[in-house]
Amino acid sequence: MSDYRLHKDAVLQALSTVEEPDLKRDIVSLNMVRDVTLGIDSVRFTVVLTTPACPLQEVIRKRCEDAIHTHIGPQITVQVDMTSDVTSTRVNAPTLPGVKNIIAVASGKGGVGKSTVTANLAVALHKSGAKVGIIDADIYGPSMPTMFGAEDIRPRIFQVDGQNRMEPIQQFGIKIMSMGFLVDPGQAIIWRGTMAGRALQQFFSDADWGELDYLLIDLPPGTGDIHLTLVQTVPVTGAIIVTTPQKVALADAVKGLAMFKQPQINVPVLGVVENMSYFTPAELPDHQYFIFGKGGGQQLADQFGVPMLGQIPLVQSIREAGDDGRPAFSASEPIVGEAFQSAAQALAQQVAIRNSAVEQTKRVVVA
Ligand SMILES: Nc1ncnc2c1ncn2[C@@H]1O[C@H](COP(=O)(O)OP(=O)(O)OP(=O)(O)O)[C@@H](O)[C@H]1O
Repeated sequence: MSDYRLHKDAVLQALSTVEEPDLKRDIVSLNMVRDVTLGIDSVRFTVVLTTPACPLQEVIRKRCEDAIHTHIGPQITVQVDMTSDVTSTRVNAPTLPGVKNIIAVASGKGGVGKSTVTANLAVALHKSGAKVGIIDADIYGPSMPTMFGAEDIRPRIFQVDGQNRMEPIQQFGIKIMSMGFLVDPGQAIIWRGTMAGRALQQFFSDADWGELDYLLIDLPPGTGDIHLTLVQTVPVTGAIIVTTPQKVALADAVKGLAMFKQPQINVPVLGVVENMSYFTPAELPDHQYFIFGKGGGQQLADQFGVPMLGQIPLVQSIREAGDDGRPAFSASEPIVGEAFQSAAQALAQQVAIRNSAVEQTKRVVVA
């Protein structure tokens, strides 16, 4: 029989020595500890993480166990249940109140793999347990219908109070709306300008997205009208920039990144994803050939003081998966899955850090 009694206050006090590694605050004051139940020599509680994609789950679990053993007693049996509740600054947002985070995916140059990265980050976040959607706003070449094997699918249109509503299609667990659903391939050219902007606005106002943790917006390459329409239509949680390590791609990526940093736009940049970082042949998985140069993405991230979220290798199966209408993340070689999973975790971490540190982005209003 123990000569002490376990108290909830003592448990919380012990756990208040555990710091959330990203947010740099203790997990009790962050309200991450819930449902503490006490036994004679045991304690069980839930830690609510800021994202299901949290790469530090096991670190936090270990620190909780250590804190109880150090501050209360080494004989205590500790059971830590992990769950998550993705954070948001979009509380009471007039547009899409059920969507916690809107993330713009941009690139400077075309063809650097922005859509491939968007699709696979979405699937990686979904696999971690998050609710994810994609808006394919790339009017010049909407590729989500192809990448998700949805070329013959159209969103369902239904009426609510006499108004037309659209239900995003759902493929591989991801809700998707694409400019490609609204226009026949080859006709995109007549869509430039205001029509494309109006279509994007409709994806926000007329589509039923329900509850989402992350809504990724695949933007056209470069900087243009669609980017401005986006930041005028909704407060964007943050933006990521996709680039290859190549000099010409980087020069354009600088412009893309600088756009979000402009004071009138002021969308937090969550980081850089470097795609096609190195070529790895399937038969030589340990070999890396830096055919587009090396270190460019990191250089860009350093120049703007933003994190490098990940490096995605150039792998034949990524191209094949995209053409075959299935996300490469789930099916192909381990290096592909690992690269996208680690980039998705880094992105989710940056969203959580951004939400804890910076207030809601303001929608851009043009005088
Ligand atoms: N890491 C990679 N490994 C192999 N192939 C890739 C990789 N990333 C992208 N690709 C392929 O490169 C091509 C261009 O990719 P994608 O369409 O994603 O680029 P993008 O930047 O969205 O282009 P744009 O916006 O100009 O239409 C596609 O065929 C895609 O499958």
